[in-house]
Amino acid sequence: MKLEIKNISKQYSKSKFGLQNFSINIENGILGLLGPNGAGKSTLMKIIATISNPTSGQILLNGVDITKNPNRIREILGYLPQDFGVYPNLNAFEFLEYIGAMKGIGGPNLKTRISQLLEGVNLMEAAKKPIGTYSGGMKQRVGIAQVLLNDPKILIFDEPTVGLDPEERVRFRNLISDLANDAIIILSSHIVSDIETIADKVAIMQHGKLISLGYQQEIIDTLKNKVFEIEIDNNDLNTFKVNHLILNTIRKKDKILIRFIANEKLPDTMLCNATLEDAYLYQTKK
Ligand SMILES: Nc1ncnc2c1ncn2[C@@H]1O[C@H](COP(=O)(O)OP(=O)(O)OP(=O)(O)O)[C@@H](O)[C@H]1O
Repeated sequence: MKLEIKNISKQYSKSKFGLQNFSINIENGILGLLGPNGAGKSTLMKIIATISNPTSGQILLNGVDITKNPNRIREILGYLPQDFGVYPNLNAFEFLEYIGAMKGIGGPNLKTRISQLLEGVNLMEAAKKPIGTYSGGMKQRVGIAQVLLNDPKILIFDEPTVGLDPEERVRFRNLISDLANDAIIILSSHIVSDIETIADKVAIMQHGKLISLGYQQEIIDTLKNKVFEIEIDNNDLNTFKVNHLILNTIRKKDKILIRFIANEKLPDTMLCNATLEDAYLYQTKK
């Protein structure tokens, strides 16, 4: 499966762009879209899901332009939008039956499939209670289950880990990682640790543009031997800020621990292993 996004722009108003000349090639595996609020992640996902049309550009799925042939992707798509709404009076089982009917899945296999999925997202116990009584995280898990219902080959999750506790995040990762061999899975977050534990490749976005793309280690390696820590007096922080690109600061009693970028080691500094968080902060701050 190959998704080629070619020079996509989305212009919302005269001066407002959701995406600007955005290009990326996506193949099977898990791609994490990482970017601050307003970076254009949801806009990109909506366009791939054919919910929204680009102002210009092309999206090719195995060579076929889906902006002209949206059904090509809709038939194999599972999509969790950010503002996933559910019917509060239906229980999870009924809701998934309803979605199944909308997706054209029926018959005896549907019930088995729904039970498997509810088991997979740990909602079996609550399956017969109205969704209106669920917590935010439980509703999010119903949303994850509906994505998987039709065995999609393109799965799009907009901020899927919002509301999930650490255990549920692991469960989510396990649920999708088995599918990644023969499906394109795209998920977004503005929280690095969410993407870090789940995605193979990472695309860092900002202001509607792609600013970095690669396997996690490739992105981290761009900062190899460039991340340092130093402890300085609180009073020296402003001077230090002027001369260095600071990634992070931790205040201690009367000192401050600074994580920063430099091309070479300075006196009293300690070289650190770079992380995806460092690379993300560097790319979006510089
Ligand atoms: N319907 C719309 N009308 C006008 N502007 C919009 C619309 N949708 C998004 N935008 C703008 O487009 C830009 C990209 O928004 P988008 O929601 O795609 O970003 P995002 O990376 O998903 O952010 P978030 O994490 O906050 O959801 C933002 O500046 C946003 O204000």
